[in-house]
Amino acid sequence: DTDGEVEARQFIDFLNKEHGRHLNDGYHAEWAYATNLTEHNLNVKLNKSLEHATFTKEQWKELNKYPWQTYSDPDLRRQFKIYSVLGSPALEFDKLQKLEKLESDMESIYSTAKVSHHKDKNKTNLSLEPELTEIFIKSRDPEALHHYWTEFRKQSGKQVRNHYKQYVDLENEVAVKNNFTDAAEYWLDAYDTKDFRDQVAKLWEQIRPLYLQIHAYVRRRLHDKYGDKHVNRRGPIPAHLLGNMWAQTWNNIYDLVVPYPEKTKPDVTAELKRQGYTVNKMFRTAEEFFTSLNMSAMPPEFWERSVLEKPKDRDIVCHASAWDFHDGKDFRIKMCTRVNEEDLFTIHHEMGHVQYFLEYKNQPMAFREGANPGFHEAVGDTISLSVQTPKHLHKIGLLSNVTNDKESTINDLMKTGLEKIAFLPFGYLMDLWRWGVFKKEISHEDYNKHWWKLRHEYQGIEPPSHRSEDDFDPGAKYHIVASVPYIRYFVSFVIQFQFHRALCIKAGEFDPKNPSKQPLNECDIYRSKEAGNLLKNMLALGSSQPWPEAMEAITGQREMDASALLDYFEPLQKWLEKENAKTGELVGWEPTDKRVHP
Ligand SMILES: C[C@H](NC(=O)O)C(=O)O
Ligand SMILES: [Zn+2]
Repeated sequence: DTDGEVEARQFIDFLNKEHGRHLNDGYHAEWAYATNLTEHNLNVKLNKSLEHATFTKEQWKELNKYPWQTYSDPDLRRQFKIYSVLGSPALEFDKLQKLEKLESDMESIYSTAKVSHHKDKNKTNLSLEPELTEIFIKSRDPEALHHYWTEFRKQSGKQVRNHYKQYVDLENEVAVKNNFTDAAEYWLDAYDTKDFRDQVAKLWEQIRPLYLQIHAYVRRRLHDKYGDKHVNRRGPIPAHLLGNMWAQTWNNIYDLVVPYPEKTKPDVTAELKRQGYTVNKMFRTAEEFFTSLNMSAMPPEFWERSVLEKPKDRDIVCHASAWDFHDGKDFRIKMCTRVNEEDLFTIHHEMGHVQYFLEYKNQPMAFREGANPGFHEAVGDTISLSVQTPKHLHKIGLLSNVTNDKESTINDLMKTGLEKIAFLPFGYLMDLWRWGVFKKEISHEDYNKHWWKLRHEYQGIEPPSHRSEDDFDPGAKYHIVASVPYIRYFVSFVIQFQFHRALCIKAGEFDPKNPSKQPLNECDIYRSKEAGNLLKNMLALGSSQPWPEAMEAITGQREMDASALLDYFEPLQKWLEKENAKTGELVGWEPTDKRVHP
């Protein structure tokens, strides 16, 4: 060590401690607001973040006096590098307040949006969660779905169009003050990979043929159900018919598209309800999967302080999230949980975040993040790939019998594909749109036109009726109004199959030399301590190493690789190609005019 390094390490130790204290204090204020959306709680939160910004800026000026790039200790250099990016406190404080107020107001407008019932005009207080979400899961009435699809956007996105334009300019100003060309580069810094966007584009090109196949098949089955009136068999799929408010995952219309209906398995939601599952029992079930892997149980504070159901007496941000209060003890989930299959997997997703928090809680504050944001999103989903297998559902008594014939395999792969394959173009285009907006390639006059251009080009979907620039449909999606980057989910949906394959091999549930002995989609790592330890060792790294090191620690590879996903779905892809050829489907879509007129 050069002598300066000893003193520098003392400074970093001080910074880690102080940063932790401020984060803990700030998260308490954020939690208070997110779980009770009052003006008072908003003001406390905004004042708190201004106070912390003052401290962060002072320490950042101090940090710049250290010649940290010259230090020999890589850990010390990496911590300095992380703290050297000041973030939003680089803004003058009136602008910082404006940015935070814009974000809070957009998130509040989204979270409190209410719409009228499509028949009973006296009922005017339907919220996204649970009412509209459950309507999109269950309803097979195109008119009703069209009503809720349009009304929700009128009460959410449309209301924040002007907020968003101001937010874009301020977020770009934060980026420039942090020496990035624009907010797109600032957000991508989290991947610390110079050709990251090329890597993502290449992954999408590898996966796109599979997406086109499932899209063509689903469109034909929706045409069978709804007819020419609603579905053009050679055009984009209308967005309101896919079982989800944003058409981002299609698993809720599985019953309409199941390849072999005679082999359909009983619905997990019905079974959860029949067995009287409570929300708490759903969380305990998820916890038990993790402890079966020799991973951690949720600490006492988790059960005491989490908000796991929507309160009746106040407005909260219902979008599910996991919280690390950065004191090594206090970890929570906030979720408006309902007893259904989709929420059982969301619980595993959110608890996966808490497992990451628990595994890196002894890292210095600077390293208490995922190896990259995609890793953090992949933990819970990787576990869910085991949980959702018929074999596992049978083990925990949520499925009475398991049939392992060819048709059942195709049915199971279709169910998983409706979530994992369908999601990928959406996971990609969310930030394609925002990168374009930040880079001024998409002007605010064209926000909605470009949104629907991307939705058409990548997802092959269209709005159920004409949209205009009076609308602002991106603002009807949580992550847009809450300024949460999204490419992390695209990354997660690719690497979770790499993680799953590695853990299955470790658990003796998959043999890459003899894949047909037990196909990857039947693997369940439940109770495998070897698999659990392999996962834990990677999670414990936090963000202390560049993400290829973490990728190598768990998979032996150093890059993102779509082959794990493509191998997993290979039997389904073969079946789809044959089926679509048989019915003469157009693979792809011809443009229609329902999108935003130029
Ligand atoms: C995929 C993403 N998941 C999450 O926010 O936890 C979403 O819901 O849009
Ligand atoms: Zn998440």
